[in-house]
Amino acid sequence: MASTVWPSKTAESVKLIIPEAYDPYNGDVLNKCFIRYNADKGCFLVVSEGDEKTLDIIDSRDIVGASVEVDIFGSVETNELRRLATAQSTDSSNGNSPNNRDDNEPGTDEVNDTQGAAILKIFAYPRVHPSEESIMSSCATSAPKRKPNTEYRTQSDKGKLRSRRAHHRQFQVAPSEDLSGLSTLIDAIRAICKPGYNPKDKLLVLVNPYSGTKKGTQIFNNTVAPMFVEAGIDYDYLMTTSANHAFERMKEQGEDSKIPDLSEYDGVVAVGGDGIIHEMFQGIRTRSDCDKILSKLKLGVVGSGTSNGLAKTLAHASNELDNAVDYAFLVAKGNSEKMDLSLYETSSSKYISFLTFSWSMIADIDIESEAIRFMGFLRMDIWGVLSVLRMRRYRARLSYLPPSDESNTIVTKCPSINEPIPCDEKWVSSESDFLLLWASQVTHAAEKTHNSPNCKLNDGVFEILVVRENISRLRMAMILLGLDSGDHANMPGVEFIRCSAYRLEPITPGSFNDLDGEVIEAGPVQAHVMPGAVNVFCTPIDK
Ligand SMILES: Nc1ncnc2c1ncn2[C@@H]1O[C@H](COP(=O)(O)OP(=O)(O)OP(=O)(O)O)[C@@H](O)[C@H]1O
Repeated sequence: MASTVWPSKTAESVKLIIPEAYDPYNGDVLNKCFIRYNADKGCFLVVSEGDEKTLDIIDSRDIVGASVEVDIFGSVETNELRRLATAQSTDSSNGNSPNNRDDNEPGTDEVNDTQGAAILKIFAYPRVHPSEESIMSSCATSAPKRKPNTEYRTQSDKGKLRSRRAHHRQFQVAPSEDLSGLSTLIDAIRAICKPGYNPKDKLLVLVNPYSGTKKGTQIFNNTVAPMFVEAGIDYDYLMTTSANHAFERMKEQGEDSKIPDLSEYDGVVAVGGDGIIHEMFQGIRTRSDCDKILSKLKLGVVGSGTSNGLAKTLAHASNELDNAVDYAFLVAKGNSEKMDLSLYETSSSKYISFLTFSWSMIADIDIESEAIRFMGFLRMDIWGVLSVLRMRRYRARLSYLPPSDESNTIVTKCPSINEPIPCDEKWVSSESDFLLLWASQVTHAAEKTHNSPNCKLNDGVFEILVVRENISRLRMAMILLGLDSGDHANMPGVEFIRCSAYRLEPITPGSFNDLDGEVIEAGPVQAHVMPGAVNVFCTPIDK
């Protein structure tokens, strides 16, 4: 839990009028309460003045932001205290940021009793047990009465948890001449809830309206944009208008460009699938400042595509579920972590990869099933059955460099793909017939595919899942079925090769190379890990 010092005295001096929704003071608006912080539990308590009863508990891990608005004659005007507290700039150079404040909005520092009531808002997205549905929705004074939470809940047992849902709290601040305590309170709440958040950061959000079920725009408007405003995130957004738009947007913008260059942003958020992220990385790779951009950039993903492998991987690492609210929550919290990327090389091209490389059966399924793309993810199941019936074998030479103690910090040196693999004792090389070969840096290649359960975000290692010849169709079918849950990992016939670099040289003609779900040039391919090359928005639970 954050080590921020909670300003107990000041916080308790900020008196709030008890919301009508809170028992046992139903309707008695004369009573007041204040906010206390329990550092051991990481929770804020709403405590009544006088008898010090706990009226509500808000887990700091669920909070994405806090602000103050002014309710003038009963209508709340936007007037967020973050401007007072952080003096953050919301200057939006291309005019796309919805965070711009109209010039005629009063500044928070002008707030006093004669202008209206200050409303303290705390934006929380708890994950709740199905039986606790009743606490959902706002405790706003104007909203229907809801049962507040007066017991600590554990966040354990993910299986029983539902996705996050908005359960915001709002309190009218008791009239006072001095609002400096309120500013200190908001600052402290933010510092505890969002230790990784930098109010000066500016993000670029790329929305692919055509990804997956074409719900990207809806997800952005209904989930992402409101949550980012609550979280105080400053951002510009861009709806992609065609394939390759994301690629072009990531490239260096010329001096006379009307749009800001990527280097002017601190992070990029993709509302789309893995395809648009692949495009983004290839665009970044063309830049002369590629390494600098990658090390500075924070990448967020709100999966709204068909597969959403990266979004699912980040959610899985953070013990979140795979839906738009949980994905957006990870970005809104502002925590980030280093993630490995890799550099792939074919005979004529280079690619930055963030997900998986598949060859043989998985590549066949992914690429050949494009013919029935209209079926959504079901196409994979149908082609999976066909592939098991065919049991196509491909011969290849696989060479790899086992990980060293330094793999998670130092880039492994590889020969050029046109040069032979060094004949030293470090590289392991052999030729065999493969049914399946799938190199991964992530736990999930898709929302429903737990292909490499042991992968870590930043371990400097590829896990190559290999199934060689001589297993039965039934066994192969069971392996494919086990990919959903990760059960395949312990099945006979399944091998995992861990390495920091590898080269695959196909011998049987006709195989596909599938990188991050995109077809790339067929033939030999070589890759090495770029350890911790980029930061991703997530809150890993194993840290
Ligand atoms: N406005 C657009 N119109 C048509 N195609 C677009 C547009 N914007 C982006 N694209 C293309 O859509 C492709 C697929 O996008 P995306 O990855 O977001 O969704 P998906 O393929 O459904 O998901 P996944 O890659 O996770 O399976 C991208 O490779 C991109 O080139």
